[in-house]
Amino acid sequence: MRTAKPQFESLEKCLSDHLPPKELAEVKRILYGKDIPKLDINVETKRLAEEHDFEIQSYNFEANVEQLRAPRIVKIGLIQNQIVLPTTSPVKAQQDALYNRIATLIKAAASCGVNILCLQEAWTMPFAFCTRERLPWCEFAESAEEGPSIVFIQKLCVQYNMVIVSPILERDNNNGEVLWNTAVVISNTGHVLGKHRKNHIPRVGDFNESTYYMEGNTGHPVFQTHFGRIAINICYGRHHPQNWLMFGVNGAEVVFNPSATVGDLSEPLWGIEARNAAIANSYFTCAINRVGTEVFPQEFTSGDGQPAHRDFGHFYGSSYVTGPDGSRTPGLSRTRDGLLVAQLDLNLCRQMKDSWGFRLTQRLDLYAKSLTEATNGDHVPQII
Ligand SMILES: NC(=O)NCCC(=O)O
Repeated sequence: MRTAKPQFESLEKCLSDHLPPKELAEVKRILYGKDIPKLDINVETKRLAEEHDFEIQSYNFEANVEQLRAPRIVKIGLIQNQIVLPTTSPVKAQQDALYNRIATLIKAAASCGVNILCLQEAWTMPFAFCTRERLPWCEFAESAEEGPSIVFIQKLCVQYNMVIVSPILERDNNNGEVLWNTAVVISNTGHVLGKHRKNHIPRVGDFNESTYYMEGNTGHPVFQTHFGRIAINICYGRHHPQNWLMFGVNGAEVVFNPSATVGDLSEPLWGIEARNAAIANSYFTCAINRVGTEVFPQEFTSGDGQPAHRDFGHFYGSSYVTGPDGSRTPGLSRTRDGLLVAQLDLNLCRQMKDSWGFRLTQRLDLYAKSLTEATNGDHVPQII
């Protein structure tokens, strides 16, 4: 499915098209931090990208050389994509078309040597939660342990020796068949390492997700993978600094933020929140957003005074990676499917803890005490 109306392609493209090189370098330094060198993309990956019409960008986050620790190099991949078939197509056809598309993008990630890959929020379906309709959308839900997309991804994990974070609509068959918004972590040996359920559920604009599932009950798990410690802060959780904080407290080195969000609502916040989280928590963050405009069969409203409509607005892509030093990659396109590859030296996390000291100075004990008091029913604000 193609974008409904012509869209602005990307902030970075606009800047480099219109600024002289010297000014561009200064603007980038101030907006994005130190320059992240590009990594070469091999011929096979470029061929895949051209043949299958997706964008590919690749960067290298370097760290200082240490005397006692070897560099801890890991390659991560972020995939953003449009849905493939119209939302009126049979459910199975929509699923199969998405599997097909994602298989190609994952193949490209493998040919770049990606070790850990994350897909976008609810990648197995259109983001139909705006509609508040039950059918057919609930039919996309599946077991996080043995659902069809899990089995599909497990095979790719083994084939490519890759850890894959697969955000799906979960149906918990052991507990009343209720739905959750869940990210499943599948190891490079094809085992389900665990899952995390979205902690913060939006109630804004057309994001009527609370009609389908409740706030997650899995806390803030960090997954020890073969390639590093990762966590997942699903979409709306990125507006909650405490959510990011807890993944850091639990030792994450890379936090993925698989999302589905639209321009009118959140775009000015997009470049700030995940990036700030990387700085404050001394880890890498990876913000991933879907692309395109998804049109639904029936009109819907969301009680916000807008006329009835059949689409959510434009999902603006713009996926990017930030390092713990605040440096960030450019975003992928606002309009095209894409793969963003970043080589990280995880040693940068501790190096930032040592130099800036945010983990040393963050005063968790003070806030634990103050928050305990503030969440008491009889809290009196400290106003003097
Ligand atoms: N998927 C989701 O939680 N979207 C909410 C909108 C936003 O956080 O920008």
